[in-house]
Amino acid sequence: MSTPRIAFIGGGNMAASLIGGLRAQGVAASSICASDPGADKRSELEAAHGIDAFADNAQAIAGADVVVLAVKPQVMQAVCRDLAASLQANQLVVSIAAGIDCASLQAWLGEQTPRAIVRCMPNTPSLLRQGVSGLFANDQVTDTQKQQAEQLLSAVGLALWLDKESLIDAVTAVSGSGPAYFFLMIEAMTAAGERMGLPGDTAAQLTMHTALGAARMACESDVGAAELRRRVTSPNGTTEAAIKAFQAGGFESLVEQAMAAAARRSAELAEQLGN
Ligand SMILES: NC(=O)C1=CN([C@@H]2O[C@H](COP(=O)(O)OP(=O)(O)OC[C@H]3O[C@@H](n4cnc5c(N)ncnc54)[C@H](OP(=O)(O)O)[C@@H]3O)[C@@H](O)[C@H]2O)C=CC1
Ligand SMILES: O=C(O)[C@@H]1CCC=N1
Repeated sequence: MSTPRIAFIGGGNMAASLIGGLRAQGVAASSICASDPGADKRSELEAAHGIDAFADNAQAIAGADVVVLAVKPQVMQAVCRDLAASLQANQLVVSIAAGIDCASLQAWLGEQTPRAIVRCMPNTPSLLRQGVSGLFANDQVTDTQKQQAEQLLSAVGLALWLDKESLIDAVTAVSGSGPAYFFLMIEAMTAAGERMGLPGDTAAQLTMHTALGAARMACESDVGAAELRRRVTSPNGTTEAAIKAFQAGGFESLVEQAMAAAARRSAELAEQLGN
């Protein structure tokens, strides 16, 4: 399948991660463009990725096969209403916004034209082609368009189809927001290492490479994370002491509460901003 032409509406953090990942994977700059109101952001995208960046959203989507809506949920309605007149019926819409469902997007893009919409929740490690995303396609999406969406997202990591749109809230809580949880852990471990006397750089390197090694082991090993943890945990040793401290502090329940808060916020955005 040839590379679809992709237009990103909104050139912020997540769009830049996806564009960077696509470029690193070898997708031609001429197959990608973006639009953003910020002149600095447009110059940055052009300089970093060699793509064209426009101030005008309609100009960006002209001739695109896939239009990726990468603006904040709060401006999505206005962006869609503006785009409706110039969006062609055969263009696939991929929305990466948290909390905005296909029905709202369809309504804002004009009920008179049924739109092929894929809702997608990616994450920022897409920049390094280590992303993971959950995707849901509405009934208008053809098999070819499904392949196009999958081609786009699998170029920057793992792409997993969902059979229910409502599961996107859970994907958001696990992997959309997930990188931030691990960054928080890296921040906390680095700071604790420094307080134990390690130079800052050393504490950071030890922490980051431990995270990288553990994640790779969890991905590549035949046994699950629990067994890998057990193999680090000597009876009555140092790891057991640490794990007991985590458990005494309610670690598992805290993780569950944090993820429930993310999923709830996604549902709240749908209620506040949706059609
Ligand atoms: N960041 C992440 O890790 C993830 C984000 N997402 C989703 O991606 C979307 C974008 O998030 P993120 O990249 O973090 O946000 P950013 O604010 O970094 O990017 C959004 C960009 O859209 C621009 N914009 C605002 N209004 C318009 C408009 N009318 N037309 C075109 N562009 C416009 C913004 O410009 P300005 O700043 O000038 O307003 C900004 O540059 C959100 O819906 C979010 O839910 C999904 C998964 C992960
Ligand atoms: O924080 C947010 O709302 C977005 C969605 C997932 C990651 N960032």
